[in-house]
Amino acid sequence: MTPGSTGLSARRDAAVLIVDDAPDSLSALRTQMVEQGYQTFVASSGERALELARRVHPDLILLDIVMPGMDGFETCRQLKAHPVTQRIPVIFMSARTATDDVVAGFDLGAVDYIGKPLRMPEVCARVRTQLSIRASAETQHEQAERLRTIVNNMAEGLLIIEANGRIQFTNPACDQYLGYGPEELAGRYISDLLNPLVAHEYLEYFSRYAANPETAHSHGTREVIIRHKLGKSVCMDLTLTPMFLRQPLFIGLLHDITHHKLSEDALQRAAMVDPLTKIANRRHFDSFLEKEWQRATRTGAPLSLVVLDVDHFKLYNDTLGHAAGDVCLQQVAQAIAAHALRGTDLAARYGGEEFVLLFAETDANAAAALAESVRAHIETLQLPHPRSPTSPWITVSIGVATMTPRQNDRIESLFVAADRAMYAAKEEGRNRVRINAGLPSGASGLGSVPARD
Ligand SMILES: Nc1nc2c(ncn2[C@@H]2O[C@H](COP(=O)(O)OP(=O)(O)OP(=O)(O)O)[C@@H](O)[C@H]2O)c(=O)[nH]1
Repeated sequence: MTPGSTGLSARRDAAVLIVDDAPDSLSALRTQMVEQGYQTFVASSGERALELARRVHPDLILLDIVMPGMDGFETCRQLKAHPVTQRIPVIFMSARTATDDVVAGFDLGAVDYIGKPLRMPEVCARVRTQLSIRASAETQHEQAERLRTIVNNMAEGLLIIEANGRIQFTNPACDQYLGYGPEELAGRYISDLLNPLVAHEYLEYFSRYAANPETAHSHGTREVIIRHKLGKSVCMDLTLTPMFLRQPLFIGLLHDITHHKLSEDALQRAAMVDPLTKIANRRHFDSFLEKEWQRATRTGAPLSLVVLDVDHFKLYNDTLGHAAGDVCLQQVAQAIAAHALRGTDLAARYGGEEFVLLFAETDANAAAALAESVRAHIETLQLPHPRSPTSPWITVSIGVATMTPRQNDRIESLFVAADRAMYAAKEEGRNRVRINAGLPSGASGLGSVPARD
Protein backbone atom coordinates (compact mmCIF):
# COMPACT_ATOMS: atom_id res chain seq x y z
CA MET A 1 0.00 0.00 0.00
CA THR A 2 1.52 3.33 -1.00
CA PRO A 3 0.60 6.55 0.75
CA GLY A 4 -1.12 7.80 -2.40
CA SER A 5 -3.42 4.78 -2.61
CA THR A 6 -5.26 5.54 0.62
CA GLY A 7 -6.99 8.40 2.27
CA LEU A 8 -3.52 9.38 3.40
CA SER A 9 -2.94 11.45 0.29
CA ALA A 10 -4.64 14.20 2.22
CA ARG A 11 -2.05 13.75 4.94
CA ARG A 12 1.03 13.94 2.65
CA ASP A 13 1.72 17.27 4.30
CA ALA A 14 1.64 15.65 7.73
CA ALA A 15 4.46 16.78 10.01
CA VAL A 16 6.60 14.14 11.69
CA LEU A 17 9.03 14.85 14.50
CA ILE A 18 11.92 12.37 14.76
CA VAL A 19 13.76 12.21 18.06
CA ASP A 20 16.99 10.20 18.22
CA ASP A 21 20.43 10.91 19.67
CA ALA A 22 22.18 8.74 17.04
CA PRO A 23 22.92 10.92 13.99
CA ASP A 24 22.91 7.99 11.53
CA SER A 25 19.58 6.74 12.67
CA LEU A 26 18.14 10.26 12.64
CA SER A 27 19.39 10.90 9.15
CA ALA A 28 18.11 7.57 7.75
CA LEU A 29 14.69 8.15 9.25
CA ARG A 30 14.55 11.69 8.00
CA THR A 31 15.31 10.52 4.45
CA GLN A 32 12.52 7.98 4.64
CA MET A 33 9.96 10.43 5.99
CA VAL A 34 10.84 13.07 3.41
CA GLU A 35 10.48 10.43 0.70
CA GLN A 36 7.02 9.67 2.00
CA GLY A 37 6.16 13.31 1.49
CA TYR A 38 6.00 14.30 5.16
CA GLN A 39 7.28 17.54 6.54
CA THR A 40 10.03 16.43 8.88
CA PHE A 41 11.48 17.87 12.08
CA VAL A 42 14.39 16.35 13.98
CA ALA A 43 15.60 16.56 17.57
CA SER A 44 18.59 14.80 19.12
CA SER A 45 17.45 15.14 22.73
CA GLY A 46 14.29 14.90 24.79
CA GLU A 47 14.49 18.55 25.84
CA ARG A 48 14.74 19.74 22.23
CA ALA A 49 11.90 17.41 21.25
CA LEU A 50 9.58 18.97 23.85
CA GLU A 51 10.45 22.45 22.68
CA LEU A 52 9.87 21.62 19.01
CA ALA A 53 6.66 19.72 19.69
CA ARG A 54 5.16 22.68 21.54
CA ARG A 55 6.06 25.01 18.70
CA VAL A 56 5.29 23.05 15.54
CA HIS A 57 2.52 20.69 16.76
CA PRO A 58 3.66 17.68 14.73
CA ASP A 59 1.09 15.07 13.72
CA LEU A 60 3.30 12.22 14.92
CA ILE A 61 6.47 11.77 16.99
CA LEU A 62 8.97 8.97 16.42
CA LEU A 63 10.72 8.78 19.77
CA ASP A 64 13.91 6.94 20.67
CA ILE A 65 14.00 5.70 24.25
CA VAL A 66 17.64 5.50 25.22
CA MET A 67 19.09 9.00 25.03
CA PRO A 68 21.50 10.89 27.26
CA GLY A 69 19.77 13.38 29.57
CA MET A 70 16.02 13.11 29.34
CA ASP A 71 15.18 9.63 27.98
CA GLY A 72 12.30 8.80 25.66
CA PHE A 73 9.96 7.62 28.47
CA GLU A 74 10.34 10.89 30.38
CA THR A 75 9.98 12.87 27.17
CA CYS A 76 6.74 11.02 26.45
CA ARG A 77 5.49 11.59 30.01
CA GLN A 78 6.05 15.32 29.60
CA LEU A 79 4.44 15.39 26.17
CA LYS A 80 1.32 13.71 27.59
CA ALA A 81 1.27 16.10 30.55
CA HIS A 82 1.09 19.24 28.41
CA PRO A 83 -2.28 20.26 26.92
CA VAL A 84 -0.71 21.39 23.64
CA THR A 85 1.14 18.11 22.99
CA GLN A 86 -0.91 15.47 24.81
CA ARG A 87 -2.95 14.47 21.75
CA ILE A 88 0.09 13.96 19.48
CA PRO A 89 0.59 10.22 18.82
CA VAL A 90 4.01 8.90 19.91
CA ILE A 91 5.72 5.84 18.41
CA PHE A 92 8.64 4.53 20.47
CA MET A 93 11.68 3.14 18.68
CA SER A 94 14.13 1.10 20.75
CA ALA A 95 16.54 -1.78 20.84
CA ARG A 96 14.99 -2.53 24.24
CA THR A 97 12.28 -4.91 23.17
CA ALA A 98 11.72 -6.77 26.43
CA THR A 99 8.02 -7.11 27.24
CA ASP A 100 8.33 -4.86 30.29
CA ASP A 101 9.78 -2.04 28.19
CA VAL A 102 7.12 -2.38 25.51
CA VAL A 103 4.35 -2.43 28.13
CA ALA A 104 5.87 0.59 29.89
CA GLY A 105 5.86 2.44 26.56
CA PHE A 106 2.20 1.73 25.93
CA ASP A 107 1.36 2.57 29.54
CA LEU A 108 2.86 6.02 28.97
CA GLY A 109 0.36 6.57 26.16
CA ALA A 110 2.40 5.58 23.09
CA VAL A 111 0.39 4.33 20.13
CA ASP A 112 3.08 1.93 18.86
CA TYR A 113 6.48 0.48 19.70
CA ILE A 114 9.01 -0.43 17.00
CA GLY A 115 12.07 -2.58 17.71
CA LYS A 116 15.52 -1.57 16.57
CA PRO A 117 17.28 -2.19 14.26
CA LEU A 118 14.61 -0.47 12.22
CA ARG A 119 13.18 -2.03 9.08
CA MET A 120 12.33 1.09 7.15
CA PRO A 121 9.36 -0.19 5.13
CA GLU A 122 7.79 -1.35 8.41
CA VAL A 123 8.46 2.04 10.04
CA CYS A 124 6.82 3.76 7.06
CA ALA A 125 3.79 1.44 7.23
CA ARG A 126 3.36 2.03 10.96
CA VAL A 127 3.70 5.79 10.53
CA ARG A 128 1.11 5.73 7.73
CA THR A 129 -1.31 3.76 9.86
CA GLN A 130 -0.95 6.05 12.84
CA LEU A 131 -1.28 9.16 10.70
CA SER A 132 -4.44 7.75 9.19
CA ILE A 133 -5.91 6.99 12.65
CA ARG A 134 -4.83 10.42 13.81
CA ALA A 135 -6.48 12.08 10.81
CA SER A 136 -9.85 10.47 11.45
CA ALA A 137 -9.58 11.04 15.22
CA GLU A 138 -8.87 14.70 14.54
CA THR A 139 -11.83 14.94 12.18
CA GLN A 140 -14.10 13.41 14.81
CA HIS A 141 -12.64 15.67 17.46
CA GLU A 142 -13.19 18.74 15.28
CA GLN A 143 -16.75 17.70 14.50
CA ALA A 144 -17.50 17.12 18.16
CA GLU A 145 -15.91 20.47 19.03
CA ARG A 146 -17.96 22.21 16.35
CA LEU A 147 -21.17 20.64 17.65
CA ARG A 148 -20.26 21.49 21.23
CA THR A 149 -19.60 25.11 20.27
CA ILE A 150 -22.95 25.36 18.46
CA VAL A 151 -24.89 23.77 21.32
CA ASN A 152 -23.15 25.94 23.93
CA ASN A 153 -23.66 29.17 22.03
CA MET A 154 -27.07 28.78 20.46
CA ALA A 155 -29.77 31.18 21.65
CA GLU A 156 -32.35 28.38 21.89
CA GLY A 157 -32.44 26.25 24.98
CA LEU A 158 -31.75 22.59 24.21
CA LEU A 159 -32.77 19.59 26.30
CA ILE A 160 -32.27 15.90 25.68
CA ILE A 161 -35.05 13.97 27.38
CA GLU A 162 -35.39 10.22 27.95
CA ALA A 163 -38.64 8.37 27.33
CA ASN A 164 -39.46 8.34 31.06
CA GLY A 165 -39.25 12.13 31.16
CA ARG A 166 -35.77 12.26 32.72
CA ILE A 167 -33.65 15.14 31.49
CA GLN A 168 -30.31 13.83 30.25
CA PHE A 169 -28.67 17.04 29.05
CA THR A 170 -29.32 20.79 28.87
CA ASN A 171 -27.28 23.48 27.13
CA PRO A 172 -26.26 26.79 28.78
CA ALA A 173 -29.14 28.73 27.14
CA CYS A 174 -31.66 26.31 28.63
CA ASP A 175 -30.03 26.56 32.09
CA GLN A 176 -30.04 30.33 31.85
CA TYR A 177 -33.68 30.58 30.71
CA LEU A 178 -34.80 28.43 33.61
CA GLY A 179 -32.43 29.83 36.23
CA TYR A 180 -30.33 26.70 36.80
CA GLY A 181 -26.56 26.27 37.04
CA PRO A 182 -24.59 23.97 34.69
CA GLU A 183 -25.55 20.27 35.07
CA GLU A 184 -28.23 21.15 37.63
CA LEU A 185 -31.13 20.15 35.41
CA ALA A 186 -29.63 16.85 34.28
CA GLY A 187 -31.27 14.04 36.24
CA ARG A 188 -34.48 15.98 36.95
CA TYR A 189 -37.79 15.15 35.30
CA ILE A 190 -39.93 17.25 32.99
CA SER A 191 -42.67 17.09 35.60
CA ASP A 192 -40.43 19.35 37.74
CA LEU A 193 -40.74 22.02 35.04
CA LEU A 194 -44.18 21.67 33.49
CA ASN A 195 -47.68 21.70 34.88
CA PRO A 196 -48.91 18.15 35.63
CA LEU A 197 -51.37 17.98 32.73
CA VAL A 198 -48.85 19.10 30.11
CA ALA A 199 -46.13 16.84 31.54
CA HIS A 200 -48.57 13.90 31.44
CA GLU A 201 -49.41 14.63 27.81
CA TYR A 202 -45.71 14.65 26.85
CA LEU A 203 -45.02 11.46 28.78
CA GLU A 204 -47.83 9.73 26.90
CA TYR A 205 -46.30 10.88 23.63
CA PHE A 206 -42.87 9.64 24.79
CA SER A 207 -44.15 6.19 25.71
CA ARG A 208 -46.11 5.86 22.45
CA TYR A 209 -42.91 6.61 20.55
CA ALA A 210 -40.72 4.40 22.75
CA ALA A 211 -43.08 1.48 22.12
CA ASN A 212 -43.09 2.07 18.39
CA PRO A 213 -40.14 4.22 17.24
CA GLU A 214 -40.78 3.76 13.51
CA THR A 215 -44.07 5.64 13.82
CA ALA A 216 -42.23 8.60 15.33
CA HIS A 217 -43.23 12.05 14.34
CA SER A 218 -42.23 15.43 15.68
CA HIS A 219 -44.54 16.70 18.39
CA GLY A 220 -44.31 20.11 16.75
CA THR A 221 -44.07 23.44 18.54
CA ARG A 222 -46.35 24.52 21.33
CA GLU A 223 -46.45 27.31 23.83
CA VAL A 224 -45.77 26.06 27.35
CA ILE A 225 -45.46 27.68 30.75
CA ILE A 226 -42.29 26.44 32.46
CA ARG A 227 -41.46 26.76 36.14
CA HIS A 228 -38.32 28.83 36.63
CA LYS A 229 -36.01 27.74 39.45
CA LEU A 230 -37.09 30.82 41.43
CA GLY A 231 -40.74 29.76 41.19
CA LYS A 232 -41.91 32.27 38.60
CA SER A 233 -43.43 31.14 35.31
CA VAL A 234 -41.75 31.67 31.96
CA CYS A 235 -43.52 31.40 28.66
CA MET A 236 -41.67 29.35 26.04
CA ASP A 237 -42.19 27.78 22.66
CA LEU A 238 -41.20 24.11 23.00
CA THR A 239 -40.41 22.00 19.91
CA LEU A 240 -39.94 18.27 20.52
CA THR A 241 -38.33 15.94 18.01
CA PRO A 242 -37.80 12.21 18.60
CA MET A 243 -34.53 10.46 17.80
CA PHE A 244 -33.05 7.05 18.46
CA LEU A 245 -29.53 6.85 19.91
CA ARG A 246 -29.26 3.36 21.44
CA GLN A 247 -32.46 4.36 23.25
CA PRO A 248 -35.45 6.54 22.34
CA LEU A 249 -34.63 10.15 23.13
CA PHE A 250 -36.32 13.49 22.55
CA ILE A 251 -34.66 16.71 21.57
CA GLY A 252 -36.47 19.70 23.08
CA LEU A 253 -35.82 23.17 21.72
CA LEU A 254 -36.90 26.07 23.92
CA HIS A 255 -37.51 29.49 22.52
CA ASP A 256 -38.14 32.29 25.02
CA ILE A 257 -41.28 34.21 24.16
CA THR A 258 -41.73 35.94 27.53
CA HIS A 259 -40.85 39.38 26.12
CA HIS A 260 -43.04 38.83 23.12
CA LYS A 261 -45.80 37.68 25.48
CA LEU A 262 -45.35 40.65 27.78
CA SER A 263 -45.68 43.16 24.96
CA GLU A 264 -48.61 41.20 23.60
CA ASP A 265 -50.25 41.34 27.03
CA ALA A 266 -49.43 45.04 27.36
CA LEU A 267 -51.02 45.72 23.97
CA GLN A 268 -54.03 43.68 24.93
CA ARG A 269 -54.35 45.56 28.21
CA ALA A 270 -53.94 48.90 26.42
CA ALA A 271 -56.71 47.97 24.02
CA MET A 272 -59.02 47.46 27.03
CA VAL A 273 -58.27 50.66 28.95
CA ASP A 274 -59.46 54.22 28.51
CA PRO A 275 -56.29 56.33 28.12
CA LEU A 276 -57.57 59.34 30.11
CA THR A 277 -59.11 57.69 33.16
CA LYS A 278 -57.23 54.34 33.09
CA ILE A 279 -60.43 52.41 33.79
CA ALA A 280 -62.00 49.97 31.29
CA ASN A 281 -63.06 51.39 27.95
CA ARG A 282 -66.30 50.87 26.09
CA ARG A 283 -64.96 47.98 24.00
CA HIS A 284 -63.88 46.02 27.04
CA PHE A 285 -67.11 46.79 28.85
CA ASP A 286 -69.21 45.56 25.91
CA SER A 287 -67.40 42.23 25.69
CA PHE A 288 -67.48 41.82 29.49
CA LEU A 289 -71.21 42.56 29.53
CA GLU A 290 -71.76 40.07 26.69
CA LYS A 291 -70.11 37.30 28.73
CA GLU A 292 -71.97 38.16 31.94
CA TRP A 293 -75.22 38.39 29.97
CA GLN A 294 -74.71 34.85 28.64
CA ARG A 295 -73.88 33.60 32.11
CA ALA A 296 -76.91 35.28 33.65
CA THR A 297 -79.10 33.73 30.92
CA ARG A 298 -77.79 30.31 31.93
CA THR A 299 -77.90 30.78 35.69
CA GLY A 300 -81.02 32.93 35.99
CA ALA A 301 -79.15 35.43 38.20
CA PRO A 302 -80.09 39.14 38.01
CA LEU A 303 -77.80 41.54 36.17
CA SER A 304 -77.69 45.27 37.01
CA LEU A 305 -76.46 48.06 34.77
CA VAL A 306 -75.74 51.52 36.18
CA VAL A 307 -75.31 54.48 33.82
CA LEU A 308 -73.75 57.67 35.24
CA ASP A 309 -73.49 61.09 33.61
CA VAL A 310 -71.63 64.09 35.06
CA ASP A 311 -74.02 67.00 35.64
CA HIS A 312 -73.51 70.27 33.75
CA PHE A 313 -70.16 69.16 32.54
CA LYS A 314 -70.17 71.42 29.49
CA LEU A 315 -70.49 74.34 31.88
CA TYR A 316 -67.63 72.95 33.98
CA ASN A 317 -65.36 72.82 30.92
CA ASP A 318 -66.48 76.24 29.80
CA THR A 319 -65.76 77.71 33.24
CA LEU A 320 -62.54 75.95 34.26
CA GLY A 321 -61.12 74.80 30.95
CA HIS A 322 -60.86 71.46 29.19
CA ALA A 323 -57.71 70.41 31.09
CA ALA A 324 -59.51 70.86 34.43
CA GLY A 325 -62.39 68.89 32.90
CA ASP A 326 -60.00 66.02 32.15
CA VAL A 327 -58.71 65.95 35.73
CA CYS A 328 -62.29 66.01 37.01
CA LEU A 329 -63.19 63.02 34.82
CA GLN A 330 -60.19 61.13 36.22
CA GLN A 331 -61.32 61.76 39.81
CA VAL A 332 -64.90 60.79 39.04
CA ALA A 333 -63.68 57.62 37.28
CA GLN A 334 -61.63 56.59 40.33
CA ALA A 335 -64.60 57.11 42.62
CA ILE A 336 -66.80 54.98 40.36
CA ALA A 337 -64.20 52.23 39.91
CA ALA A 338 -63.82 51.99 43.70
CA HIS A 339 -67.30 50.46 43.79
CA ALA A 340 -66.56 47.61 41.36
CA LEU A 341 -65.25 45.20 43.96
CA ARG A 342 -66.14 41.71 42.77
CA GLY A 343 -64.59 39.91 39.84
CA THR A 344 -67.99 40.09 38.15
CA ASP A 345 -68.29 43.90 38.59
CA LEU A 346 -66.85 46.29 36.03
CA ALA A 347 -66.62 50.08 35.85
CA ALA A 348 -65.94 51.71 32.48
CA ARG A 349 -65.85 55.06 30.76
CA TYR A 350 -68.47 54.65 28.10
CA GLY A 351 -67.83 57.91 26.26
CA GLY A 352 -67.32 61.63 27.00
CA GLU A 353 -68.53 62.28 30.54
CA GLU A 354 -70.63 59.13 30.67
CA PHE A 355 -69.68 56.11 32.80
CA VAL A 356 -71.17 52.66 33.33
CA LEU A 357 -70.99 50.04 36.05
CA LEU A 358 -72.00 46.43 35.67
CA PHE A 359 -72.98 44.40 38.72
CA ALA A 360 -73.55 40.74 37.91
CA GLU A 361 -75.58 38.55 40.29
CA THR A 362 -76.95 41.73 41.84
CA ASP A 363 -80.65 42.51 42.18
CA ALA A 364 -82.32 45.90 41.76
CA ASN A 365 -82.28 46.85 45.43
CA ALA A 366 -78.62 46.04 45.88
CA ALA A 367 -77.76 47.85 42.63
CA ALA A 368 -79.72 50.91 43.75
CA ALA A 369 -77.84 50.91 47.05
CA LEU A 370 -74.52 50.71 45.20
CA ALA A 371 -75.53 53.47 42.80
CA GLU A 372 -76.54 55.68 45.72
CA SER A 373 -73.21 55.01 47.35
CA VAL A 374 -71.37 56.05 44.16
CA ARG A 375 -73.45 59.22 43.89
CA ALA A 376 -72.73 60.16 47.51
CA HIS A 377 -69.03 59.36 47.09
CA ILE A 378 -68.72 61.75 44.15
CA GLU A 379 -70.64 64.49 45.90
CA THR A 380 -68.42 64.21 48.96
CA LEU A 381 -65.32 64.65 46.80
CA GLN A 382 -66.50 68.29 46.76
CA LEU A 383 -64.95 69.07 43.40
CA PRO A 384 -65.98 72.73 43.01
CA HIS A 385 -68.35 73.49 40.11
CA PRO A 386 -68.65 77.31 40.44
CA ARG A 387 -71.41 77.84 37.87
CA SER A 388 -73.56 74.74 38.34
CA PRO A 389 -77.18 75.75 38.87
CA THR A 390 -77.86 72.60 40.94
CA SER A 391 -74.88 72.15 43.29
CA PRO A 392 -71.64 73.90 44.28
CA TRP A 393 -69.87 70.58 43.63
CA ILE A 394 -69.50 68.12 40.80
CA THR A 395 -72.40 65.66 40.91
CA VAL A 396 -73.65 62.79 38.78
CA SER A 397 -77.08 61.65 37.68
CA ILE A 398 -77.49 57.87 37.76
CA GLY A 399 -79.87 55.44 36.09
CA VAL A 400 -80.11 51.80 37.18
CA ALA A 401 -81.70 48.90 35.33
CA THR A 402 -81.84 45.28 36.45
CA MET A 403 -82.75 42.25 34.35
CA THR A 404 -82.78 38.52 34.65
CA PRO A 405 -82.10 37.89 30.96
CA ARG A 406 -83.95 35.15 29.10
CA GLN A 407 -83.14 33.48 25.80
CA ASN A 408 -84.62 36.09 23.44
CA ASP A 409 -83.88 39.24 25.47
CA ARG A 410 -81.45 41.77 24.00
CA ILE A 411 -78.65 43.59 25.78
CA GLU A 412 -79.76 46.86 24.21
CA SER A 413 -82.97 46.75 26.21
CA LEU A 414 -80.94 46.83 29.44
CA PHE A 415 -79.08 49.90 28.17
CA VAL A 416 -82.25 51.64 27.04
CA ALA A 417 -83.81 51.07 30.46
CA ALA A 418 -80.76 52.38 32.35
CA ASP A 419 -80.46 55.40 30.02
CA ARG A 420 -84.11 56.25 30.51
CA ALA A 421 -83.66 56.10 34.27
CA MET A 422 -80.58 58.31 34.03
CA TYR A 423 -82.47 60.93 31.95
CA ALA A 424 -85.29 60.77 34.49
CA ALA A 425 -82.72 61.57 37.21
CA LYS A 426 -81.52 64.57 35.12
CA GLU A 427 -85.05 65.82 34.60
CA GLU A 428 -85.90 65.48 38.26
CA GLY A 429 -83.07 67.87 39.22
CA ARG A 430 -79.81 65.85 38.79
CA ASN A 431 -77.53 64.50 41.51
CA ARG A 432 -79.80 61.50 42.12
CA VAL A 433 -80.33 57.82 41.38
CA ARG A 434 -83.34 56.53 39.45
CA ILE A 435 -84.31 52.92 38.80
CA ASN A 436 -86.07 51.80 35.65
CA ALA A 437 -88.99 49.74 36.76
CA GLY A 438 -90.41 49.13 33.29
CA LEU A 439 -88.38 46.05 32.45
CA PRO A 440 -89.99 42.70 31.72
CA SER A 441 -88.08 40.69 34.31
CA GLY A 442 -86.78 41.75 37.65
CA ALA A 443 -86.80 45.59 37.78
CA SER A 444 -87.94 47.30 40.93
CA GLY A 445 -88.28 50.71 42.47
CA LEU A 446 -85.91 52.30 44.91
CA GLY A 447 -86.74 50.67 48.17
CA SER A 448 -84.66 49.91 51.14
CA VAL A 449 -81.00 49.35 50.40
CA PRO A 450 -79.89 45.87 51.39
CA ALA A 451 -76.21 44.98 51.45
CA ARG A 452 -74.92 42.56 48.83
CA ASP A 453 -73.83 39.12 49.97
N1 LIG B 1 -62.69 67.84 29.55
C1 LIG B 1 -63.33 66.89 28.87
N2 LIG B 1 -64.59 67.13 28.47
C2 LIG B 1 -65.24 66.19 27.81
C3 LIG B 1 -64.64 64.97 27.50
N3 LIG B 1 -65.54 64.20 26.81
C4 LIG B 1 -66.68 64.96 26.73
N4 LIG B 1 -66.50 66.15 27.32
C5 LIG B 1 -67.44 67.25 27.45
O1 LIG B 1 -68.54 66.91 28.23
C6 LIG B 1 -69.58 67.78 27.92
C7 LIG B 1 -70.91 67.08 27.98
O2 LIG B 1 -71.89 68.05 27.87
P1 LIG B 1 -73.43 67.75 27.65
O3 LIG B 1 -73.58 66.36 27.04
O4 LIG B 1 -74.00 68.92 26.92
O5 LIG B 1 -74.05 67.66 29.03
P2 LIG B 1 -73.71 68.36 30.40
O6 LIG B 1 -73.08 69.71 30.21
O7 LIG B 1 -72.93 67.41 31.21
O8 LIG B 1 -75.10 68.59 31.01
P3 LIG B 1 -76.10 67.55 31.59
O9 LIG B 1 -75.62 66.17 31.18
O10 LIG B 1 -77.40 67.90 31.04
O11 LIG B 1 -76.03 67.71 33.08
C8 LIG B 1 -69.27 68.37 26.55
O12 LIG B 1 -68.95 69.73 26.67
C9 LIG B 1 -68.02 67.60 26.11
O13 LIG B 1 -67.12 68.41 25.38
C10 LIG B 1 -63.28 64.77 27.88
O14 LIG B 1 -62.65 63.74 27.64
N5 LIG B 1 -62.68 65.76 28.58
